[in-house]
Amino acid sequence: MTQHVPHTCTDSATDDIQLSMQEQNGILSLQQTLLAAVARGDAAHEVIDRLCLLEEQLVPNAVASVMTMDADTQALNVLAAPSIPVEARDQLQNLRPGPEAGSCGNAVFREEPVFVSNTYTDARWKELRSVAEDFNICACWSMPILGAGGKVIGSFALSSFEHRSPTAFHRKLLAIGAHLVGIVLERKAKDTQLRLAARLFETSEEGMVITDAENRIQAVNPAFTRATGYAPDECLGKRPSMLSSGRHDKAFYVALWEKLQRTGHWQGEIWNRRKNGEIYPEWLVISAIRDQSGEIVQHVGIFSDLTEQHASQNRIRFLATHDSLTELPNRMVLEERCGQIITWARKANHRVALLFVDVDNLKLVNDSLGHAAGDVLLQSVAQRLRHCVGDKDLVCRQGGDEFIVLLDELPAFEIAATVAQRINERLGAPYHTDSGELVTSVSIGISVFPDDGEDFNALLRKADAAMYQAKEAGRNTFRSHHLDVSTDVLNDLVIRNGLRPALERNEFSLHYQPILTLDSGALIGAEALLRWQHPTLGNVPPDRFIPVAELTGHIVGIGEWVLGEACREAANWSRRGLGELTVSVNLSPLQFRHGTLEAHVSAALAEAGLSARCLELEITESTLIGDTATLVGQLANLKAQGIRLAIDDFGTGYSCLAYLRRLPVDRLKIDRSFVADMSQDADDASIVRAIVQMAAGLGLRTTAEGVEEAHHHDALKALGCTEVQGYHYARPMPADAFACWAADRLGQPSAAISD
Ligand SMILES: Nc1nc2c(ncn2[C@@H]2O[C@H](COP(=O)(O)O[C@H]3[C@@H](O)[C@H](n4cnc5c(=O)[nH]c(N)nc54)O[C@@H]3COP(=O)(O)O)[C@@H](O)[C@H]2O)c(=O)[nH]1
Repeated sequence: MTQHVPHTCTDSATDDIQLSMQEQNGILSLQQTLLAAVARGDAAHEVIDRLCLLEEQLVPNAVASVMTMDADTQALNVLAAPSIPVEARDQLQNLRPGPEAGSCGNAVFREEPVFVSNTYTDARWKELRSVAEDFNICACWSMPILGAGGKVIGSFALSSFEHRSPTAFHRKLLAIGAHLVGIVLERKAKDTQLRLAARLFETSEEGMVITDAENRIQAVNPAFTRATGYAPDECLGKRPSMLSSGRHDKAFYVALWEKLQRTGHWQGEIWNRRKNGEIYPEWLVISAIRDQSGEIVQHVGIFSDLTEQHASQNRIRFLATHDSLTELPNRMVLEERCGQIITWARKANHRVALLFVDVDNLKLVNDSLGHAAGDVLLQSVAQRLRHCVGDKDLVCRQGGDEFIVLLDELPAFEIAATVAQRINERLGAPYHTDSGELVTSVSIGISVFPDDGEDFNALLRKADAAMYQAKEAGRNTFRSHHLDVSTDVLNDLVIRNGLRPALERNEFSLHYQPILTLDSGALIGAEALLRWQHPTLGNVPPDRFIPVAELTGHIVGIGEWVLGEACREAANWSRRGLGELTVSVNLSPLQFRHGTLEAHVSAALAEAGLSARCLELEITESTLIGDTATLVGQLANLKAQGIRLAIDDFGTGYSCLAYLRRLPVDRLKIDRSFVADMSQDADDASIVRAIVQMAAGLGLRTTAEGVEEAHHHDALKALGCTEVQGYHYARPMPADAFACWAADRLGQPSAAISD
């Protein structure tokens, strides 16, 4: 049945001419059958087995086989040989291609067809001679199988049980067999690749997005959905810009696309927005997929979410630069920042202040309540410190109980003192902790650039030394080499900041200075004079803090307290049997303007149970400036209640006699400056005389203030002044001292006090 057609030519067109009709039909039928199987998607091994069997039908007394190269071992293995006994196949496994490795080993080794007509004698079968003899393989023709890119991936062979050379038909069958197996194996490899790619796409931890040439989303994988929150149907057909966070400017995206178009590749960190609005960082790699003509047909984006990586990097960075207990920046950050600030301050001609803050009694807390309580205290101190300064300022923990505050862009030295004062106040307030209420204070040293030093270390040394001065000054205060705490400017700041909490902290008290009749020396009352014991400044005189309180408006609240306290004390006097004494209370112009004065006065009288006629209100001439109609109305109302009214410091200010007639006042208090000089200065004496006479003409009484000497007393008596007040009789004194003084006076003859 074998067609012994002579041939030497391998050209297929020539071969086809040499084939018989039957052979040509056989070849066509074989190709159709196998292509149909390939098109159906039959399994690769089934198609190859079928090919072998069909070829065997066309070449009687021969068997077909396929061997493929193992890429790892670089050896040939039998892939298909449906008619060869298993024992023979086993002996052919792991065949290393070479010049003596049989027809298949040679075909792969030489990368060309090999036709051996006598395997028993041919040198090319030396290694497989026993296989040939054992299984009666007399001739063997092998054709290399080419894979993608023309690479030899195996061989297709026909082994004959008779010694013979291949005909043109045999060669054609060999060529067709090798070609078909090549197609099937390549498709199998591609299928495997596709399946692998699909599996990778589905199971990848990285988010993947595939877009078309117009950059519209074609596919997203489950990891994309997990990261962005968008399900596939929410993003298919849309552009990836739906994820834009707004963090990158237009130039960023222009550069991205330019690089992608030019190189086909872009990678970098990008911030996107999840469906829930959260912005997150991702590492994105984009590749452009081009078709054979070089046109971009798709883009593949693969990204990994960097949120956790960023968080842990941030945490590591935070721990390296911050104190773990208080979470404040550490000394390293302080030093670096201080250097930068100083460089800038030098150029901009600014001042910078460094505040060395030391907790006064941390050791006591640690020793008595344990270190856990000490830790809580330090955390609270850190928190309060942060609230004492602005956003641009830096608060650091230097270690232990020491904190440093860096104040930037100081317009004036005094601001540093204001901040220090605020820190003293706020950090001195009680801390409510699980260990109970803790009270502590801080001592602060201030240094200022450039006055106290040109660099961080110099400033730190100065601030440290100043802090020790604050400790020596009794703690809970601040000191500075540069700022003299006795200067008026600094005190103004301290006063301004200290007024607000002074009432709550009971830092105010009233002293009382007796007022006596000049002719008989009888005690008729006392002027209530405000005193302030400041925690760091000590006793602050009223003419230092009252103008500040007026500027800040605190005088309204303070004045209300004075009224209440003075009325309570005056009510006490009568209860203690001192008779019906009048208490004189100074009023600020602001109290009138505030509009609540009458209500406060009524409330103070009612709460104290004091008769209105025992209260005298002193107004200064400056109160008369402005809306006098309203003032006159207010005074009339007060007067109608039975309250007495006096004009204080009379003669020093704006005295419009016309208004004086309309005001319902009872008394003029002659300013002490006229009294002091009236014996030497004829003008002052004339003024006092004029005031006394004018008052008498208007039916008003006169009180001379500041009577320090006996000759003042005598001169005033001669001029007809009705009442006196001054150091000559008594200094202002605390409530109890005044009550004792008054009790003593009541038991003495009047003359004794008029001398
Ligand atoms: N609005 C309010 N003003 C008040 C209040 N309490 C006081 N003041 C005003 O503060 C100014 C200073 O007062 P102070 O330091 O208390 O001085 C008073 C007397 O101590 C002082 N005085 C009395 N006698 C003599 C003396 O013989 N010599 C001398 N050098 N000083 C003496 O005079 C002040 C009383 O002055 P005046 O009120 O003008 O009668 C002062 O203006 C107070 O008014 C308050 O509660 N509210």
